[in-house]
Amino acid sequence: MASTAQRWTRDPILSVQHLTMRFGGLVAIDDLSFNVGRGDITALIGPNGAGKTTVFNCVTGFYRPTEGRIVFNRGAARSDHEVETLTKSGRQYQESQDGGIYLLERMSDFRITATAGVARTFQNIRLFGGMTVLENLLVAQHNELMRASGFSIAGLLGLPGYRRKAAEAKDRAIDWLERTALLDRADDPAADLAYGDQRRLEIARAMCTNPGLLCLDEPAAGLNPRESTELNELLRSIRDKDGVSILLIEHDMGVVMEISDHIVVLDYGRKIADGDAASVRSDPKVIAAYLGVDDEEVDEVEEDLQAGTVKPTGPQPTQGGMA
Ligand SMILES: Nc1ncnc2c1ncn2[C@@H]1O[C@H](COP(=O)(O)OP(=O)(O)OP(=O)(O)O)[C@@H](O)[C@H]1O
Repeated sequence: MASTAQRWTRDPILSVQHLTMRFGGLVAIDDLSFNVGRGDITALIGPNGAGKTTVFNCVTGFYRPTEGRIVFNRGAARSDHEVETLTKSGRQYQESQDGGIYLLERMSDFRITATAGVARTFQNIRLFGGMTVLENLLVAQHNELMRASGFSIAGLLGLPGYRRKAAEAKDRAIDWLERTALLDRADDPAADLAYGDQRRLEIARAMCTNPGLLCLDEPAAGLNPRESTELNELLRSIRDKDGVSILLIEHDMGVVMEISDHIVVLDYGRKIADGDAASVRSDPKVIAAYLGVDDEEVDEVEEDLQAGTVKPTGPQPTQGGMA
């Protein structure tokens, strides 16, 4: 669609700039730059070990990057000058009525979720298994409720402001249970849910924190085709109805190619392609990375591709584990 084309360059909500992450002698991410467009679904793909989870861990504060800047821009677009001024000030973020600028590389994981509004799910599901499905969604809103209580005993005393916020939290939880088709399981322990239901509950929990950016680490892993289709619908509705931008890591190319507005491809910690699904799918460098050929052989792959003698077995719009 012309109106959404290149939103990642026109109006980025997240800008990863010259990110480098070293673990001892290993360079997991090497001078990586890319943007996530506001209102886009952006997929981060690449072969196993390419560095996708490391990027996620830097964006969400689980790792402190070795070098680079990660600018999260919630609200109206900001000028480069404003970002530079904040960077030089040494502060972590600057909030205004319409949002704020957050330098995520300076912030803790807790602050990134609670203050900046970046929520995430994990490759391995991390729910509170002994709590009910509903309780998992209420716990996710704990920070907001604590703020409403003024960090005092207002909650215990049941003062009106706190009671209103508590009712809103429950309404939000129930709304997300409806949207993820889990309402009839509200009182069951989360651990009793089937795998696909747990994955949806994780997304519902992240959405209950009212994020501006939702980061999903392999949301389609382990889902059957019907569940994958439902996931696509849920993610589209989060983008279109809630206006929340999504950054996802995904190996299921059926999901990636169908729902992504923008795809960034990594290989050995470097960006090798960045564009819409059509351009990425036919990019010889991407095909070569997924076929596991060396840099010198990329030209050959390109020639073979033009001659139709190689089938791009990598990022094709098919179901299943392409890693
Ligand atoms: N905490 C860590 N300590 C040391 N090395 C790490 C650490 N985390 C990641 N790495 C290394 O960084 C590189 C990138 O790993 P990462 O998990 O980010 O890749 P990935 O693209 O997410 O892979 P996959 O698709 O298999 O999940 C790998 O070589 C990995 O071994």
